[in-house]
Amino acid sequence: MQGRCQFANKGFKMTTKRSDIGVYMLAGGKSSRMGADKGLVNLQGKPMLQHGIEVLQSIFSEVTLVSNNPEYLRLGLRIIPDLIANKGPMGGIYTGLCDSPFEMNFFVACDMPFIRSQAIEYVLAKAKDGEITLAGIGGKSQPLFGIYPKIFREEIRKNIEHNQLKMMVLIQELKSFTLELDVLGIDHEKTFSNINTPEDLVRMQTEK
Ligand SMILES: Nc1nc2c(ncn2[C@@H]2O[C@H](COP(=O)(O)OP(=O)(O)OP(=O)(O)O)[C@@H](O)[C@H]2O)c(=O)[nH]1
Repeated sequence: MQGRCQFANKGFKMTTKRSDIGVYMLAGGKSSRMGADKGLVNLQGKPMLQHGIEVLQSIFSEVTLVSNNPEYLRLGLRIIPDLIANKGPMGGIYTGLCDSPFEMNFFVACDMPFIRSQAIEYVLAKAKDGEITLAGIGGKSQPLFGIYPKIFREEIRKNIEHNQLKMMVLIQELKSFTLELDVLGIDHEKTFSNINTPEDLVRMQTEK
């Protein structure tokens, strides 16, 4: 854990950022529905992925982007390219797990700009060693918002080698569980609103 002193309304407040877990944002997709790299399209005055990055940076000391697009370098983040190209989100998760020095690793997609820090904190608090810990709503898991242990790296590689790229098939195969966000009493459905098309982007320009 890394200590950080901040001024609060009343005197000093000690806050800490987590530095004991790998944190990866997947931004290496084709964005074929959007027609331009999703992470870089303008949402409310900044690149779409910047919204999620800021939430992650409020909790974690380092965030790494998994992407092959050099345009992301201008954002000043740590970036790593996919080890195996064109394998979808599973390829991005495999890359992050190979890169990470940590057993526990939080993964999130770049196209979910309204992720809530409470949802991330909840997943961190409830994560179990040796299990994939996902968040979900109404019984539906979101595979691109959760914690993946490094020990599953080889199983994931085998899925990729067999061209089994469906995240939900992988999740069912490995030890995993899903935390319902409904219990949090926040506007949890926003956490998973993702933006895939130019129409989604227009609709979400006024969302908070
Ligand atoms: N690193 C990495 N991330 C990926 C890859 N494919 C998808 N992603 C990310 O996974 C998340 C969900 O991606 P999708 O919406 O399913 O796919 P997409 O390719 O981005 O978009 P479409 O082409 O419109 O389906 C986004 O954050 C993508 O950037 C990949 O091959 N590598």
